[in-house]
Amino acid sequence: MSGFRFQRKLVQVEEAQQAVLRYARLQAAERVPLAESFGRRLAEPVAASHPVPHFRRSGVDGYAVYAADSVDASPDRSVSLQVTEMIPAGSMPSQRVERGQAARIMTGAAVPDGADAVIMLEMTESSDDEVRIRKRMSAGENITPIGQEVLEGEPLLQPGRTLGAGEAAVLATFGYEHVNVYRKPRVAIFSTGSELLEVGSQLQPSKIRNSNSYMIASLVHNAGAVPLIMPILPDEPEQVEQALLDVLEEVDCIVTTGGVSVGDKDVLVDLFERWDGLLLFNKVAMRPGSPTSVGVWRDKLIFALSGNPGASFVGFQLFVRPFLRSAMGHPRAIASPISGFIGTDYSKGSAYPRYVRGVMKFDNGQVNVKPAGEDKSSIMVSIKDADCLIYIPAGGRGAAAGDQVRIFPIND
Ligand SMILES: Nc1nc2c(c(=O)[nH]1)N[C@H]1C(S)=C(S)[C@@H](COP(=O)(O)OP(=O)(O)OC[C@H]3O[C@@H](n4cnc5c(N)ncnc54)[C@H](O)[C@@H]3O)O[C@H]1N2
Ligand code: MOO
Ligand SMILES: [Mg+2]
Repeated sequence: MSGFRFQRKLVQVEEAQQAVLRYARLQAAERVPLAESFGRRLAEPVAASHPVPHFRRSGVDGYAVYAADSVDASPDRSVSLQVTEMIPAGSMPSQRVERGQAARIMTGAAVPDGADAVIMLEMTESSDDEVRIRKRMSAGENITPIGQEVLEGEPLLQPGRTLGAGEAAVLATFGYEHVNVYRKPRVAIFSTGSELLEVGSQLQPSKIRNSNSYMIASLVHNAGAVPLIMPILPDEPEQVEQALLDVLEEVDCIVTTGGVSVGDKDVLVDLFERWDGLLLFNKVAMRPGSPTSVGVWRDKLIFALSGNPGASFVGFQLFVRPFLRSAMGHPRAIASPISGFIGTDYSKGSAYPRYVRGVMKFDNGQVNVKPAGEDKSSIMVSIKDADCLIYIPAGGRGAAAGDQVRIFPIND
């Protein structure tokens, strides 16, 4: 057995993240119907192809008038105007409004030429083709001028932006029946370990059901990518090598869990000794997940996360998620931390920075966090309660209740 398992060069988390991001390639774009684009990332810039509004628009139901005709109008003195026509929203006025005239008009309709104000219906009385107005109007009142909301040519959306409600409204306004978004990266997920059972299997002595593949698949899905759950792999290097190679061409990256530590059966370590790929790192200054390893094989990243559920969860957040974000044009591949206060002592100091599964609470504009539960790397059950990772710097002390801490939210 070579000494490789024990001779590892330590890298800091930030260094390791940069090493990963150097291999991130922007996904190709694909055209999807607007209604199917929600949550995807835009792959083209969007600018206003016309002003909004593109016609002088009435903001109320009432009468389009010359403001100058209303100078003598007041609550106890009405001015009488001749009504020319009725303009519903969606119809063009058929004639100018001349002095002494008014056009009945609806909210959202095009204001006729000549008119420079719209008086609300409630401030008028009408009979036959006459309307009496009881308010002095100023020029421009209740009319939205062309381009007031958006000028023609105005840049509105940049590539990489996630499409949500406001973006959908913009795209629809400018006629994007289809929109270019970045293709979703496809991620093959392999769990390794001869102790693992498929989820549908009966429990057996010394065996456990594979939970990591499903946890990782959910994280991949949340990151906007496509998870492909592959069959469980036994601790046999040839089989692992073949299974990864078989899928490598069809995916954008591979995530494995398990087999990265110093055990005799730690199969990813064996793979890294025998393959023709490039190992980027195999030891990171972090807890949990210090044996997390990442390599490049035929131009694709292989994220070899620790088997311990807590460690693979953290490994995904720190390395796989930034890679996926970068591949989909996210302006900040690595999520920035927010600042908050830890509510309880966390006395487990460590030589490496710790990323503790945490729960956030917002009190009076302040973010307070506490650990989500037992934080050991081997613990699966506390992951369900975590909505962030609490960063505890390296050093013997840990953190005391009330300390200000960096917090990495888990969801975008
Ligand atoms: N002598 C040493 N032993 C260990 C060290 C060390 O430095 N020296 N590091 C420990 C640390 S830290 C971690 S983390 C783990 C890393 O283990 P591996 O990545 O090699 O993972 P496995 O050995 O395959 O499994 C660890 C643990 O996780 C369970 N597991 C694995 N896959 C799954 C899955 N898909 N679903 C649920 N649970 C899974 C597995 O059964 C083991 O219990 O090594 C420590 N040991
Ligand atoms: O890498 Mo292990 O998860 O630190 O316990
Ligand atoms: Mg192991």
